[in-house]
Amino acid sequence: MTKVTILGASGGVGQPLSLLLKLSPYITELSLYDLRNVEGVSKDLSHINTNSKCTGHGEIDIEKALKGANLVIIPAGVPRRPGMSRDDLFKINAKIVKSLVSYTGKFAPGARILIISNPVNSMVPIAVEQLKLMGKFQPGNVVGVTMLDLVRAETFVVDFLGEDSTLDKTKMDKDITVIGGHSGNTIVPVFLNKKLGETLKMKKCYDEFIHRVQFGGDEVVKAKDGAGSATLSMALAGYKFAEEILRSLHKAKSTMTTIPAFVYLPGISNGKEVQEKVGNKNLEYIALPVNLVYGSVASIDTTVLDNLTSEETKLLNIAVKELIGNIDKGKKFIIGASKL
Ligand SMILES: NC(=O)C1=CN([C@@H]2O[C@H](COP(=O)(O)OP(=O)(O)OC[C@H]3O[C@@H](n4cnc5c(N)ncnc54)[C@H](O)[C@@H]3O)[C@@H](O)[C@H]2O)C=CC1
Ligand SMILES: O=C([O-])CC(=O)C(=O)O
Repeated sequence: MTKVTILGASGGVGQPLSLLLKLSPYITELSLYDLRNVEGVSKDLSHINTNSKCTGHGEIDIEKALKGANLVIIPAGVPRRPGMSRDDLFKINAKIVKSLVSYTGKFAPGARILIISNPVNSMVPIAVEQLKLMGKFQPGNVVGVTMLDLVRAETFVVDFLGEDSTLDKTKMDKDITVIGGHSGNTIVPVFLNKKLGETLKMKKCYDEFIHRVQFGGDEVVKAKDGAGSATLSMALAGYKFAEEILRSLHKAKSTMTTIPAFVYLPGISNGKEVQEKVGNKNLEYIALPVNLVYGSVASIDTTVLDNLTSEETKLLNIAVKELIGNIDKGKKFIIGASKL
């Protein structure tokens, strides 16, 4: 029996993510929770003849929504409008994430928790600190979803390399990964296949490629012109990540070479090694390729940090500086400035 709960299931991300998860063979109960329209969405999905039953839960029903959940995914919160940064969402989304993570700690303390709500760089520290305060924090169980950055990188690198490319944009995670965080300059694409990076440089489009990956979210916000941010591509990315967690829970083989996630380093076996390799012993969170065991992050694949080019190192250093501020902001929201 595997129960997956989506908190914020009626939203732009939540609905297509729920649809994709309804197709997962690993789920027996898909539990949807939202403050609005959840009865309609869950009834609609419940007519799909797949493995899982789909249940819907409104505001007063959060205990039922969460009880027994193995995996909790949180896309609840407001999205950006043109002219906004992800950090502009902090005030509203911090309260939402804090409250939903508290309920998760109370009613589904063993669940793996995936944070989609923005700004991810600050929301994950909020989730971790809140669970720590409650005495419910389990290292490796709480991660920020940065998979959309990898999905974009895989797509854009093929776009830049042209029509006659023999590359398959659906299977590029052996060639490229994305590390750092999930906003602008904190997003750092890294080539595992150095030849591809070199080719982009030769074609004089490396910088443009990096910019598109770092600011891909803005492209969508602009195109949607006030109607929100990425929802469909995010749903796909969230589904891909959740499927990896579910495969790991079910001891099935991963389909990916690298699985990036934004993680809390002190909670991970080789977290200290990462801090040393990044050159900042105070850095508590970063997105890197992770190794999953039973759906939890057991360790980090640090090899990516051993083979950075000078450009990638420069980008990572910029990212780390910005990340530290984002992380502190999230921590302070829970534990207060005086205790830091
Ligand atoms: N990590 C990533 O790569 C990405 C993150 N996002 C983020 O995901 C979040 C959601 O985006 P959208 O789905 O487009 O927004 P949306 O506004 O369409 O949906 C959000 C949903 O959350 C629900 N909600 C709000 N407060 C809630 C609460 N306390 N409990 C339960 N449900 C609650 C709303 O009722 C709504 O249905 C945003 O913060 C957005 O920035 C979006 C795309 C990519
Ligand atoms: O841009 C946004 O606000 C949503 C997001 O995180 C993304 O699309 O990467």
